[in-house]
Amino acid sequence: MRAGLSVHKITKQYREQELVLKEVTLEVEEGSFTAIVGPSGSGKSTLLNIMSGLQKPSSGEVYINGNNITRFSEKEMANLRRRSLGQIFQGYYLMSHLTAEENIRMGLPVSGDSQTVQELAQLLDIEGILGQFPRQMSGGQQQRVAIARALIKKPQVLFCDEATGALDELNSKKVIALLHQVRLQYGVTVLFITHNPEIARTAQRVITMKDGSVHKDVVNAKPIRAEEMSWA
Ligand SMILES: Nc1ncnc2c1ncn2[C@@H]1O[C@H](COP(=O)(O)OP(=O)(O)OP(=O)(O)O)[C@@H](O)[C@H]1O
Repeated sequence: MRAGLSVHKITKQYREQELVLKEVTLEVEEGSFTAIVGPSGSGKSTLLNIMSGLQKPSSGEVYINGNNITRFSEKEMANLRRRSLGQIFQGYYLMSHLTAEENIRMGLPVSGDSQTVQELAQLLDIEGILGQFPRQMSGGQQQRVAIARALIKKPQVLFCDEATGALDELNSKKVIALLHQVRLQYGVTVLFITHNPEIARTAQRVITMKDGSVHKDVVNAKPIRAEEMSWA
């Protein structure tokens, strides 16, 4: 396994005597799609935010490409995040005064190339709305623009926190299918927090968090395709 990302004995404590993460150790294979599931409050978002460098652990290390990012300065971390890491949340966080295309370009590091706007727009089926503002788009379109913004720099890792939580069945399926497609096309490693067991069935690996620890870590030998997900 080529581990592009790993965490070693990560702990997180927000308040005294209450560990939200309890020595979590994980290796994530490059180019894989991993679902992170578990009850509310089990530490999923905290773990993801520590892996993506958004939050610092109380102890332990996070390695990306062999670099211990927990030792990075703020500037080094900002550089890594801007160049190599993408993040998608349930809220789309688009800039309301910018068009779809301008929002997508916001995801580029200063010196990055911009030829992929068209390519991504085609892939995400948003070519026709590139000139529109967020208020003129549906939720599904806004999320696809947010995904394009996260993908335009061709990130090494894409961190998704309930990225389809606000979408209906059809749009959720489209977004999950797209994430699998870009994973294959660009070799992006995808980490996807979800409460939806059907989405987890499309993942190659499912990590279940419970009370701040990895409760289960299961390789899914036969992931289903996004189109096969059944919505109750
Ligand atoms: N900034 C913070 N300050 C204090 N406590 C926090 C903070 N962020 C999270 N927590 C606490 O840490 C625990 C884990 O939260 P986290 O958001 O990581 O869980 P989660 O599994 O992602 O939950 P959900 O599925 O509801 O998003 C919770 O008890 C939460 O209240």
